[in-house]
Amino acid sequence: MNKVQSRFARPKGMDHESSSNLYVANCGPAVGISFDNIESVFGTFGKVIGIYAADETGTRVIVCFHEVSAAQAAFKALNGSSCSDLGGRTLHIRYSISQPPQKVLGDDSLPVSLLASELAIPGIYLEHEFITLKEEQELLAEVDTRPWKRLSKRRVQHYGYEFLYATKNVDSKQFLGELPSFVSHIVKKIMLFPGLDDDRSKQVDQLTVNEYPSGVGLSPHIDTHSAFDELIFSLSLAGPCIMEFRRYPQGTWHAPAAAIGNNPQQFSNFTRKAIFLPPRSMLLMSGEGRYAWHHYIPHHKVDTVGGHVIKRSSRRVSFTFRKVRKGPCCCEYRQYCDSQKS
Ligand SMILES: O=C(O)CCC(=O)C(=O)O
Ligand SMILES: [Fe+2]
Repeated sequence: MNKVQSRFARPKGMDHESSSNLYVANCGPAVGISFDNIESVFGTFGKVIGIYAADETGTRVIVCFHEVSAAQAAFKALNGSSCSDLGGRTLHIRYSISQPPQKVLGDDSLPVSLLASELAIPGIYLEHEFITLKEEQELLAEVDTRPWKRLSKRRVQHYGYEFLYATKNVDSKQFLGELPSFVSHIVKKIMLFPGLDDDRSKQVDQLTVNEYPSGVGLSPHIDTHSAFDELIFSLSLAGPCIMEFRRYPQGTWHAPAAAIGNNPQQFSNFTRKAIFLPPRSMLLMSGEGRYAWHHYIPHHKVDTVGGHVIKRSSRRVSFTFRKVRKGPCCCEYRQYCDSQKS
């Protein structure tokens, strides 16, 4: 079954009762109703040949039947009535017509991996359900009782060492104290993170908590090599997002936005990959993925993942655990390394 963004739109003016396509509003992944769910309900009226997102809201879909008569039967039975198999929602249905293909925006054409193995960037790992729902609620409750520092678009809290946004570094001489006890079970579990043998490298002493409102992302950057050791762990809470990774062929230790003025050509050509970060997942950036790829959270209110439209929730909170570096970075990715800049 094809489940990609569609060429269909809400019809304007007269309805087209001879169409085998239905535009169904108040139903979709953003309100907890999956395409499989929709297929099983509409499939009772006849063969469904496709379900598509009608737009980016995640609450409107197009259901395409093989037969017009099936679309008519589903329309009669389901329009304006509440459907218990679809969360008791009242569906608003119209007939739909297909439209000429529309331009697909660049961002949407980037496939989004669900697994780090699909992403295939050396050093990037993702573990789903790293913590339980209860632990997630507890962590959120803890940070919500503590003061947030307001940045222009998001709020942050720092533990262990303050992160200084002006220099993209920490003041390593100013130790704020041990990481708080409400993260000690996470810090312990990080030591068990699969695929890494050396436990010492997993000892973290700095935590940045980021709270992103819906639609707010993070500009492309490489965490400053001289500021933090190799391993960077990021736990997603409360809501999902997409993280995009970019490898610039002629890399630089500058943020691309800062360096772009010097040589725009150099930054127009890069490799892009993206991964979906669901709540409660733990991302590990290490090796090439940490040192040589920029990471970026697009500023979207909805993300398209495998043809499904996923609405960002009212906030995403991330806990990023790092170890402050003592001494210069000696990585093999010199071109991205501020410790080794010539
Ligand atoms: O929110 C995240 O998962 C990433 C945060 C991040 O990249 C950073 O603080 O440097
Ligand atoms: Fe980062």
